[in-house]
This record gives sequence, C-alpha cells and structure tokens, in this order.
Amino acid sequence: MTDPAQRPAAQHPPALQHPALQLRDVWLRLGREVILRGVNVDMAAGDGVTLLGENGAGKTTLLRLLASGLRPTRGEGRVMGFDLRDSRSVRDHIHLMPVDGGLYPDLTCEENLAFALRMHAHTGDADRAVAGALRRVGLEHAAGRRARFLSAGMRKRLALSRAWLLARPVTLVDEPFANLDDAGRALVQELLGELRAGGGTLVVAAHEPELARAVAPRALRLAGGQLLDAAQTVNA
Ligand SMILES: Nc1ncnc2c1ncn2[C@@H]1O[C@H](COP(=O)(O)OP(=O)(O)OP(=O)(O)O)[C@@H](O)[C@H]1O
Repeated sequence: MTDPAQRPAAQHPPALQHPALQLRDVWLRLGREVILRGVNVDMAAGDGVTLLGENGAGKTTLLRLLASGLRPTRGEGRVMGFDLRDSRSVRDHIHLMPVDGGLYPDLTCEENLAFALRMHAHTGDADRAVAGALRRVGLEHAAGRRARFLSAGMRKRLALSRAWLLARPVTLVDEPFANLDDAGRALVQELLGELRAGGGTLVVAAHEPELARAVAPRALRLAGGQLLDAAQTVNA
C-alpha cells in the first residue's frame, strides 16, 4: 500500500447541495446519427455507476459529453453543480480516462503524470506524488520510458495511476479492464475502490459487469439512445 500522504488530497466539497452528475432530457446528434435520445440521470456524490450497453450504444459518447468534450444538441447537464457549458469549471472537477488511456505518447511515464498534476495546479511535492503513483501500479521501472513504447496493459496502468493521482470529485473510466491481466484487473478494482472510498463519484463503462460491480454497484444501461436502470441485468 502506498502512503496516502504521497497522493494529493481529493478536493471534494464538504457539503453538497446538488447531485455530482445530472442530465435532463439530453439529446445528442453526431453527423446524421442521433446517439442520445432524452437521457435523464442523477448521481449523488460518492455514487459508483457501471455503464453497460452493446458496442456502439453510446457509452463513450456519453462519457465525453459528461466531461464537457461534446455539447448536447438539446437538454441540460451539470457536473458538481456546474453547467456542462461551463467547460472550464466542469474540467476542474472531472477526469475522464479514455479507452486508449489518453496519454501523451512522447512524454515519459513520469512526465505524463507530472504534466497532469501541473494542469490541475497541484501544490506540494509533485516528484514524490508521481513516484508514489507509478509504484502503486508497478511501473516504477518504466518511469523514464515514453508512453508510446509501453505495452497496451502498461498504458492502461499508467492512465489508471493518473486518474488515481488526480482524484477528481468525479472520475469517468472507459473500459478500464481491457488489455489487463488478472493482477491488472484486480489493481483497477483496488484503485477505483480507493477513489470511491475517498468520496469520489465513479462512472465505469465496461463490458465486464461482474468486475465493475465491485466498485460501481449501480448499473445503468444505454440502449436505443436511452439510459435505463439495469440493476437486475448481468450481461454487458
Ligand atoms: N465523431 C463521431 N461522429 C459520428 N458518429 C460518431 C462519432 N463518434 C462516435 N460515433 C457513433 O456514435 C455511436 C456510439 O459510439 P460509442 O463509441 O459512444 O459507443 P460505445 O457504446 O462506447 O461502443 P463500444 O462498446 O464499442 O466502445 C456509434 O454509432 C459511433 O459510430
């Protein structure tokens, strides 16, 4: 276990008057395709949600919209009380771990993490925090290696360590279990579990509901552009 003091403290507002995530009648058209059709959802701070749905159902698109990377065609949304249109405030409170990791390929592992900390105006011993995060995911030996030379599983571990290090109030993760061995999948569960234990809200898009359930027990399913409660559903 890493000394928690090596990780920047999560910056969660103490008393929330509003849900961590909220969407109201959100529609999204991309090109000719309507991907989201009147999505409504409320997630309280500290919720853990598994987002299910077939290939192409719109899970990645919904995560991008929540991270203010896409604007709703119609409808409204809020992240930690901030309107989705206020991208700057939303991005201060949310971290999206995309399916490919979203790393800078020409930066080394430690540079990728240090840069992420700088972007979030981290104060404190960044070198120590970065070293602790790399150790936490077993990448200390690759600290100086460029991200482009990592294996797919190592990239996933690096992206995971970044999400854990940043510990935003809301963390969105897209297929975190893909490309990982058994130990890697257990590590994903552990680190995402720690984010939630620290009060963070978690949304996990996954095709492995049995793995995601451990850290994100509330299941929602995207189908036909709508988001439905899938509490009883076990298939991705
Ligand atoms: N930039 C884009 N322009 C037009 N259509 C897009 C764009 N990005 C995604 N789509 C379409 O949106 C739909 C939803 O894609 P998305 O990647 O969100 O699905 P997903 O549920 O994450 O799928 P998977 O499980 O395969 O990862 C797909 O039909 C895809 O072709």
